[in-house]
Amino acid sequence: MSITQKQRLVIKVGSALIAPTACGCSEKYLKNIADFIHRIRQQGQQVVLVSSGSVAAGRYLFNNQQPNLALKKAMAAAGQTEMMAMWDKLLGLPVAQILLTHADLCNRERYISVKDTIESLLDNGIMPIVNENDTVTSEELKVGDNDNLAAMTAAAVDADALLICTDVDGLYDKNPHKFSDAQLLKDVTRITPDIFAMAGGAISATGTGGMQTKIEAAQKATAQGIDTYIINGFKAQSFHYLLEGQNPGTHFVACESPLSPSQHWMTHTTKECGEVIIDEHKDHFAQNSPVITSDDIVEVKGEFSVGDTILLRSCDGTRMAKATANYSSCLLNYVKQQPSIPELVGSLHPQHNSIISKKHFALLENV
Ligand SMILES: Nc1ncnc2c1ncn2[C@@H]1O[C@H](COP(=O)(O)OP(=O)(O)O)[C@@H](O)[C@H]1O
Ligand SMILES: N[C@@H](CCC(=O)OP(=O)(O)O)C(=O)O
Repeated sequence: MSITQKQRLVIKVGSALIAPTACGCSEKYLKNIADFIHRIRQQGQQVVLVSSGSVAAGRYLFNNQQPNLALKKAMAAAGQTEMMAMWDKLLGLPVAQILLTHADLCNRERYISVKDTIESLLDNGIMPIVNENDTVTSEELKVGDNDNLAAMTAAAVDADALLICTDVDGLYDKNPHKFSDAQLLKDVTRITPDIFAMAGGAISATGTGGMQTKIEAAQKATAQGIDTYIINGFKAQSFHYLLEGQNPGTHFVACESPLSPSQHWMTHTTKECGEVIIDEHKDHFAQNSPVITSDDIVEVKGEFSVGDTILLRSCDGTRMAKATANYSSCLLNYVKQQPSIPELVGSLHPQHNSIISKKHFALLENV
């Protein structure tokens, strides 16, 4: 099925397309993208835009200084309004700004809230434009790149395709900016370590993550059954090909047996706050209903609270599952060190109850 037959698309636009000449936002490449969006919306398709470029767009306001972290945040704050104004003008339809941190997506309630807001915007014909809230993020809170953010957004809104518009034709077997004999891959059916080995980072002044993060994004999106394309947004003909039902770049084919949305969220969006090493002699995950009590704990690592995501590892180091913690690390450590203490709070004691949620967990065997 070509991209023109997909009902819901997430389109990610990289910084080089927004501000190619370090003089603020430019219409040069965005006009083609806006025209493409018009065309597919006219065909009844829905679009969520994930737009990078706030830092690149704001940089000229700071005399194009080489930014440190604080300056980057200031550039993002200033550039974000310029970037939104540019999309507003070019799209000629109501747009809505959604600025997210990873913390918004890791928390189930906030995640559902973001998803509901985007659904309401789409229902009302308003174009959601998503970016990372760079001004407030820290190392712990950030996704860090918009390729992964776009994949998380695509999963949240259950998109049918993810289109990543960048400054090269797609994924090559090596960086085409460094090797003149690099070959373009047209279709990728399985994302193996060999595929990751082809990817390098960004070498432009504006890009973040290069092909590495685009492959991570494709891995995330295809795991939920979302076809992913990397195309060259500099070339108008990329969009003509797409409208003709052709693939102008690299197509990462959606997995045939995708994860459910909630398993996908746990696996690919949440970040683990700590780990519990468990004795794997029992089949803890029988019938997809995990029961792990404090008796099964070998070690608790890191600090986590009730409701945080934790990683369950076997003693040999295998990543077994991710899940929502029903107890804090503090309580589990206490119980572990003093196994003979009387029950703390009757039937709520983790010796009787699973230490993880039965609803929010995902096995990691295929990841
Ligand atoms: N194997 C590869 N194939 C294509 N591009 C690659 C590869 N390895 C590294 N790159 C780099 O990735 C860049 C695109 O990523 P990036 O600069 O982050 O763009 P964007 O701003 O669109 O996210 C390319 O310009 C190229 O320099
Ligand atoms: N959130 C940042 C963009 C981060 C990013 O991933 O950039 P890019 O590699 O150009 O997609 C910004 O708006 O400048």
